[in-house]
Amino acid sequence: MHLSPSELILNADGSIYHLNLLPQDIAHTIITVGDPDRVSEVSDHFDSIEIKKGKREFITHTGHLNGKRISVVSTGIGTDNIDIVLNELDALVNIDFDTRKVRKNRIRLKITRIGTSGAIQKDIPVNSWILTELAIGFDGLLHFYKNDFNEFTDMEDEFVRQTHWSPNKSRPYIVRYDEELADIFGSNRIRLGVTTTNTGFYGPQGRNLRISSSFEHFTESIADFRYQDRQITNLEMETSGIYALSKLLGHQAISLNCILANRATGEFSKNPKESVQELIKFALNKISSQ
Ligand SMILES: O=P(O)(O)O[C@H]1O[C@H](CO)[C@@H](O)[C@H]1O
Ligand SMILES: O=c1cc[nH]c(=O)[nH]1
Repeated sequence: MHLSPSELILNADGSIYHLNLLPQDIAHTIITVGDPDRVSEVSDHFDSIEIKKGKREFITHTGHLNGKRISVVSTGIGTDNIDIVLNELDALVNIDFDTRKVRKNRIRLKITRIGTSGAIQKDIPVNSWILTELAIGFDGLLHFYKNDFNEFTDMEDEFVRQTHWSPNKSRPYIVRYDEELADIFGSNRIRLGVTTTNTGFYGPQGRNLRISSSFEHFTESIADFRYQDRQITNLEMETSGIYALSKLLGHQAISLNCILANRATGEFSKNPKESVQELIKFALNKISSQ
């Protein structure tokens, strides 16, 4: 099928619409970060940088570390941006921009998110790290795509039941990490977790500044959720979208969370920059030695 100019949108130089990248600009090993300023905090560790491009909040640096070609891409905040980033990264490798047709031989990207997050269990200290094994999406992005995801229907139903989830909100969906990619991050410094991806930072994460969250005692309620031996560990705003679209598009994805806030104890990291920098170094060491 030929993709029309309104579906596959290319800029005048042939680059993809939002990411502003040409197919040759990206590596097959990708790190995503939310914060555009974090891109150079990652690429500062590269041995060399080949490409620096960007548009809006989507900044990309591609370079080499220990002989491995890596791209680091900022997504900005939220799963609406993840929809753009994942579709455009996939188009860069799996659609021929000249013929506007999907390629027969598909490339499988390895995508690692390095993000920040808030813990909801008392025993998860600030500045610790969580690798998301299961992502629970409150964002609804998956529901806009045809899918047959049903591995976690029972757990989703149980979540709706235990938390009295309002029918006014989209049904939470659960997606698993890519186990093969996760294996390279094995370390006693990192724990596996169940991460909820929320549609906002304040009300949707149970924060009440001047307006109140409609879900009273939100963090306590989801912290109390139990399914077999599982409990929810942390909250952030992108992982479920990354896992869901990676699975649909045939890419491998994992999400590393640097815990900056603990919502149960009320703490916030006193040294967030250093803490994220440590996680970046840890991740780059693992990724570049593969
Ligand atoms: O630090 P990043 O990667 O942006 O991740 C977290 O921080 C932002 C909120 O402050 C959200 O994007 C959340 O997911
Ligand atoms: O509490 C937090 C901290 C970082 N990022 C989030 O989304 N929530």
